[in-house]
Amino acid sequence: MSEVQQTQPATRKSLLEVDDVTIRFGGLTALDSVSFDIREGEILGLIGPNGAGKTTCFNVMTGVYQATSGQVRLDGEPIAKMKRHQITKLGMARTFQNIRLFKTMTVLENVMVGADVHSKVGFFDALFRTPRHRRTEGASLVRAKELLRIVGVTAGYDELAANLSYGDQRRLEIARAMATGPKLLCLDEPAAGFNPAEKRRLMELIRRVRDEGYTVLLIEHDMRLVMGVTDRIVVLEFGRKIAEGTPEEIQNNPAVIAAYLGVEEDEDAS
Ligand SMILES: Nc1ncnc2c1ncn2[C@@H]1O[C@H](COP(=O)(O)OP(=O)(O)OP(=O)(O)O)[C@@H](O)[C@H]1O
Repeated sequence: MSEVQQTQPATRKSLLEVDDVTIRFGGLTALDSVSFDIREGEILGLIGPNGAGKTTCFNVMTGVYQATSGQVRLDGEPIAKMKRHQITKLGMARTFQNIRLFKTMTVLENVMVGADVHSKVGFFDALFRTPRHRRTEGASLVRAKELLRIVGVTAGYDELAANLSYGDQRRLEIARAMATGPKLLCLDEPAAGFNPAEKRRLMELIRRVRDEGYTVLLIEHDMRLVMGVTDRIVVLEFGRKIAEGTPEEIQNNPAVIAAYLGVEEDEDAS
């Protein structure tokens, strides 16, 4: 276990801060003065019934949307004015609800593309295959293979991404995001379309990713998965934060129970 895991969650440093964020779309307030933080080395779950504002919150945290007011800071730096690639360089990576792989590239190439984000090798180095280029490429290759082993992609390195099983495509997407060397890995409904056995494997994978030293944000409809894998949970309802706490605290919170009343425990309501 890394040093980060030995520290109590409450005393860990904030990696990402959502500070009094409001977002309006015309007359609709999708997020209303929402504040919470994600601490180094934890798995934080963001949950809430349909339309609660999870995706909007995710999008403002990852720089896709600008907040109407309030701020998001990654490692103390406001991300509002940053371009997406700058946010990636600062240390945030995400996967998507709808898988976005380079379908005509191989398994290995997809992960190597992620590693290129931090590459200091220039066009000249690549064109003339300088020693610096070969060294960097060699290190990226080793790391890419290691990541594929960590996430458990079963297909061979040279298989085209388009030919992978659905589960392998989801795992490959996680490996590619990890290859950018993020401090914070954001997973947007990673269990969508998974059967119970695949969900169990995914839980193990998310824990393994955290144990590798990554901090994880998880948006997920599957309550069993969220309750089983997260350290802390933030609950949204109608754009407001209604609760924050450990899985046990959240399960026993009357406001959360009321918000989910009528929704089956394991139901993917989307
Ligand atoms: N780009 C947009 N323009 C206008 N309204 C939007 C936009 N994005 C989201 N909304 C609205 O903001 C509210 C919150 O939506 P959001 O998708 O964030 O909820 P959610 O919790 O992710 O829901 P679900 O679980 O169904 O994915 C909804 O009323 C939605 O219709």
